[in-house]
Amino acid sequence: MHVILASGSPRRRELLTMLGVNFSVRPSHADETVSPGVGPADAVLELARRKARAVWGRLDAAERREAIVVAADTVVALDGDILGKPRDADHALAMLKRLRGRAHRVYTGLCVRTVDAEEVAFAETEVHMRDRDDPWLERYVATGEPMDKAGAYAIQGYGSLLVASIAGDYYNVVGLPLGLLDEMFTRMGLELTPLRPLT
Ligand SMILES: Cc1cn([C@H]2C[C@H](O)[C@@H](COP(=O)(O)OP(=O)(O)OP(=O)(O)O)O2)c(=O)[nH]c1=O
Repeated sequence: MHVILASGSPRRRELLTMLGVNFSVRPSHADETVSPGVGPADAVLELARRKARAVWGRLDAAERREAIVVAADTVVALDGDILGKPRDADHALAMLKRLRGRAHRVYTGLCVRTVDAEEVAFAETEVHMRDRDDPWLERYVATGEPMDKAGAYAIQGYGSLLVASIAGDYYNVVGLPLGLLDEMFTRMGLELTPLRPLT
């Protein structure tokens, strides 16, 4: 069996590489709009499923017999709103002003698909943000880091300086909850990563 990561996200790639998983990458280019009124958990489940199915649909019969397609989607939820990736710098700044000095939740949906089964699940992490003034947030947006991140920050980058504390899986915030992925693999009779001695 061979893992295919249905994602263009460099973070997801780095996290799987960190685990020593052998995988190839096929970005899904799936549409990321969801109907208004859908909650964050349902939204990330639907989007992860859509991304996995888009890539699955492009595999031939021989590839499908061997494939384990993994897809993910991450959003930030605040006051009943879903914050995805910002459209532009102004949108990023507006998101960061809403998030500062308080708590929000980050949701990542996962979909694992093989020829036998399709599983979806999500993880949820609470993130408490420090209060930062407007000039700090403006300088942060000017770094460019917020632009391709849900909620307009990266906990793994300069955005770490926005974070006071988290409750839940750190890797969920970065975009790939590794413990949940391992649980899903186990449930499906698959092995995520063979443990080997470190060199
Ligand atoms: C909150 C947060 C999000 N993110 C990222 C993870 C995701 O890549 C991105 C949310 O966008 P997604 O739509 O989940 O993923 P993507 O468009 O980057 O990649 P693909 O759909 O091809 O898999 O935000 C961080 O890197 N750090 C963070 O702290």
